[in-house]
Amino acid sequence: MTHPVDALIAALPKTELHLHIEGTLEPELMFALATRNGITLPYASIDALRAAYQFDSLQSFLDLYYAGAGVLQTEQDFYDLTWAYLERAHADRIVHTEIFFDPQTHTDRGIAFATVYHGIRRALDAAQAQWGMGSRLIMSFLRHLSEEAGMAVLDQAEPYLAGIDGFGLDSSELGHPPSKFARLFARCHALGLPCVAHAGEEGPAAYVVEALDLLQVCRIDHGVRSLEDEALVQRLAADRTPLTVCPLSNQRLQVTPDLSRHPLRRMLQAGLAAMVNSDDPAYFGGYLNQNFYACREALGLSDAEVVQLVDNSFEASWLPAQDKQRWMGEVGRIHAQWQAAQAG
Ligand SMILES: Nc1ncnc2[nH]cnc12
Ligand SMILES: [Zn+2]
Repeated sequence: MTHPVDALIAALPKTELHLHIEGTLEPELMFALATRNGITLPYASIDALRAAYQFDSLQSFLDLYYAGAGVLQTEQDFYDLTWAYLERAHADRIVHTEIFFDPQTHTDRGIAFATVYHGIRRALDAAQAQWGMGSRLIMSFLRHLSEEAGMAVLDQAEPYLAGIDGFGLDSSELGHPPSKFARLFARCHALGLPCVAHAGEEGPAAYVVEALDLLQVCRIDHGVRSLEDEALVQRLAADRTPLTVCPLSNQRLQVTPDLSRHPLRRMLQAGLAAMVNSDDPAYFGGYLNQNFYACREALGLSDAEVVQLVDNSFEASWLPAQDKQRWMGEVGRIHAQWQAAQAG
């Protein structure tokens, strides 16, 4: 039988703020696109590919993630990838999603920026037309590459900036501190768009401080290692800086030893604006609702904690203020109905 809090999770409207579109490439679609594009994958079957998803670090995952993205060749491939995610998001009752794409993963192997951009953009627009699903598109720089390489891909993005809503920083964290990208992010800010950065996933709390001070980001992606610095925790709580936490990702990449010891509840108790996201769901074993269900079970999240996480996510989104209020009102109404049903 479904746990009552899981029924609430499924029923609530939600937003997702930390999702790499390349991380939604399911093995089935990877094989289908490989066939369509005449590419031979180094795996005998879908099951063999899935069995290879045994990670012991961020890098061990990224190696497979970048290799897998090689099947994405045409605009239709990027459309199909994005549409498949949006269908799953809609099924999870996500009403607004803010997704990352990593253009350098594609431009570095000869795919035009326009091919990537138009495929993703067309799917996001179709979801808006079909379900009224809102979205934002965040162009993310690969931090294992140089700042000059980031500048070059930003040059390529310039004709498309009307359809890009912000900038991010991802990939191998250790040894690639935010300070490496201070000039690039200054240029991003000059374009008038908000910036976010992965920090404090595998890297130390000091990288979170750098992302705030040197890159002027408005959200921290992951940020779980912020808890190692009490002064930082107080600063993040006072500023209500959002932390886009990804529990199943943290478990699968061994950022936390197991989900029952995940810091999500401690983050809420410290007054941090943390919320739940799926990161790279095709690789980590679950989309947004699965992340919630797993945390509900492992941490014993209450209905009030679930509602707090969902509200934090709307608060941290880039939706206009009146839309945030409208959705948070809807969350409150559905929670009240759920409470009444439990009492009755
Ligand atoms: N969890 C993650 N951390 C850093 N870079 C990523 N790219 C895709 N997923 C990522
Ligand atoms: Zn991520």
